[in-house]
Amino acid sequence: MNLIDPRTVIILSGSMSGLMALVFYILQRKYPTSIQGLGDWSVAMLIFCVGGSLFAARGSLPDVLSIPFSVFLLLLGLYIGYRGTQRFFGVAPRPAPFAVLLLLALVLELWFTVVEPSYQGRLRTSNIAMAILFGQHARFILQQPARTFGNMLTAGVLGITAVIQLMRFVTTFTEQPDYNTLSTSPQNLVYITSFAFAILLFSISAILMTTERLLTEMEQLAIHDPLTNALTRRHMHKLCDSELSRCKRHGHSMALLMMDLDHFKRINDLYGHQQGDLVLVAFVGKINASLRQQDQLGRFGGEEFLALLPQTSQQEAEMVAQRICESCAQPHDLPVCTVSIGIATNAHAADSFDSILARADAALYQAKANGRNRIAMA
Ligand SMILES: Nc1nc2c(ncn2[C@@H]2O[C@H](COP(=O)(O)OP(=O)(O)OP(=O)(O)O)[C@@H](O)[C@H]2O)c(=O)[nH]1
Repeated sequence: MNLIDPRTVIILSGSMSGLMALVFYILQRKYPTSIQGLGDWSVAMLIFCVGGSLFAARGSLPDVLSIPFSVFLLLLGLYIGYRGTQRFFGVAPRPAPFAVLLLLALVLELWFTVVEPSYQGRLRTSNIAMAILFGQHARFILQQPARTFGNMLTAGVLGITAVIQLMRFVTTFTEQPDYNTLSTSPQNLVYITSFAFAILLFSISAILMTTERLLTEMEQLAIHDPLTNALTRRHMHKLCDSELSRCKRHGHSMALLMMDLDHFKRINDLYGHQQGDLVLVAFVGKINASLRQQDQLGRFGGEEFLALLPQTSQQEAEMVAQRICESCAQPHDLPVCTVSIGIATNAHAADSFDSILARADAALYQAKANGRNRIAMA
């Protein structure tokens, strides 16, 4: 007695693909548009569902319809799935080579069904085409810089399935010629069930990839100010705390620049809130241009910003602050708004972030009191 009937596996796999098409479709509607590829994955699953049904209908439909076109649909589904992954990673798909591959496979499948009927010929054609599509899909994911668990799992599933396809190709040279797609031979059962598992596991790992991406985007949103894209106050607190611990461990110095735009209220009153917003965004751009890659910039309040400069002495911080002051005072296409800056460094062993911040704040107050558009040291 056979434990597994290939036709049942194909029917189950086809129904599962139909369900996954619905899941991807719902996710596409719910997820932010920044997460691309879900639409393609949904279409791919739908194509697997139709292709699988055609495959399972073998015997009830003429062979010329059920065999070559079901293989063509499965290959088309694999390509559309790959296209979805390309879009997910923000890479523009280049369909031409795959269109050639799919058409060639269809012609060969028709040839080995109608002109020169050969199960081996059909199987070898589909194995090679599928191995190329699965393999290229896996290779593409491995080329991406992000090595998340979801990405690696997807690449692993696709890579293993590509190898199984190649192994199946090799076994066509050793098995009896009367075998067919619905044969219950061990190699055929492994082949059919591995394909069904590949589709299921691909769906799971693709959902994992999108969830990881969504979490990363949410994290980014949570730690950035939506107007200026500077870091939030809470995140700056965290970064400054850990930088201070590092300084204490290695004996480094760090500097905080507390910056406040001068008479910013006037900009709003004279030019309107929207111009005021643009001035804030431009200000952040100017500061970022003056900072190094390892420096961090956060928005502390309305027009108040804090820069963290790791491994920076008081003199170096003063030079950076001077640069920022000068670039703000230069005329440009937005209303000019100068800045006052208070500087403090981790001068005492018992310093905490709050104590350095309080000194930077007091220095800023001093800069304002001394006439604005200037820097002051704690
Ligand atoms: N356009 C805009 N204005 C903001 C935003 N956040 C805070 N403000 C404005 O910033 C102004 C800050 O005004 P004040 O605290 O009086 O400070 P100032 O006018 O800069 O004066 P000094 O700091 O003493 O030089 C207020 O008018 C706030 O409404 C924002 O996101 N966009």
